[in-house]
Amino acid sequence: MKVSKYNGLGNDFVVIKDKVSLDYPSLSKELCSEENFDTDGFISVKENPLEMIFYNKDGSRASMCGNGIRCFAKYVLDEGIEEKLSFPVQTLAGEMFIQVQEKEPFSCTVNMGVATFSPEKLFAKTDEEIIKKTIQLSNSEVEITSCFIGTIHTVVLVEDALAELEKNTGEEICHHPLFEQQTNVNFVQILNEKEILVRTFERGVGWTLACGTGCCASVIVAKRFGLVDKHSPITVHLEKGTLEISGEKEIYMTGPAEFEYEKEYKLPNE
Ligand SMILES: N[C@@H](CCC[C@H](N)C(=O)O)C(=O)O
Repeated sequence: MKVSKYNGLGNDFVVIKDKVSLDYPSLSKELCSEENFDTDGFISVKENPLEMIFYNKDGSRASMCGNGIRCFAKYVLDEGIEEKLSFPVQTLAGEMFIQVQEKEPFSCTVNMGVATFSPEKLFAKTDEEIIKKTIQLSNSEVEITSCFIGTIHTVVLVEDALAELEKNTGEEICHHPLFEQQTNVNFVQILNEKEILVRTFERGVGWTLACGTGCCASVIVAKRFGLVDKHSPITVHLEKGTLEISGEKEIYMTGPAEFEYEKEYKLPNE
């Protein structure tokens, strides 16, 4: 089986063509492991219609992946599966629309849809929206705001997002009992009215170099609280570069994707 490795700002994925007979939860764990491709996630590409099937490295399914869908878009062009520069992609979170901006180096814009703060979409054990809610952790209290944009996200506003990488707050919030299906956690530092810096602890993975849906959630929350310009695109600074998040109701994410390498991988029963 041919396995390709791609990344979006360092958030990396193995990409394969869909084979319905495969056990994706265990295959994603196997391929993403350090001994094999050492990636954050797994993408299977389904054709007619185009669909992204996404798993985290721990074998859990996720409804969407922002960096992953840009890699998916580059893969379908690289493989000649798609020839047009704008096309829809089905995901568990609904249809996303891709507009390729440049082929080399690759960059595209994804219409990520509309965010919701509804607690049902967050699988949260509360009837109220989670807006500036204080929750108790083992040694501290933290104020969180949560929304769904492709997947479940929680935003924590901080003075120094990089300092959070040394703490276990991200992991504790991710597994907090308020969230029945866990949550991705974004630490957001406001730089000025058009730029923010984000570091994300991802459900099913841990700290990653970038999280596309997390950047969207971070901008949505920063705009809701009037911390950045409501009407401008916002630049999100990540470890390996930036993502541009725009739109006031429908959210658009623009950023790069890179091919790393491809390799034949022998499955036990092949
Ligand atoms: N890295 C992704 C998000 C991947 C899914 C997430 N870990 C989840 O379980 O919801 C992104 O770029 O959006």
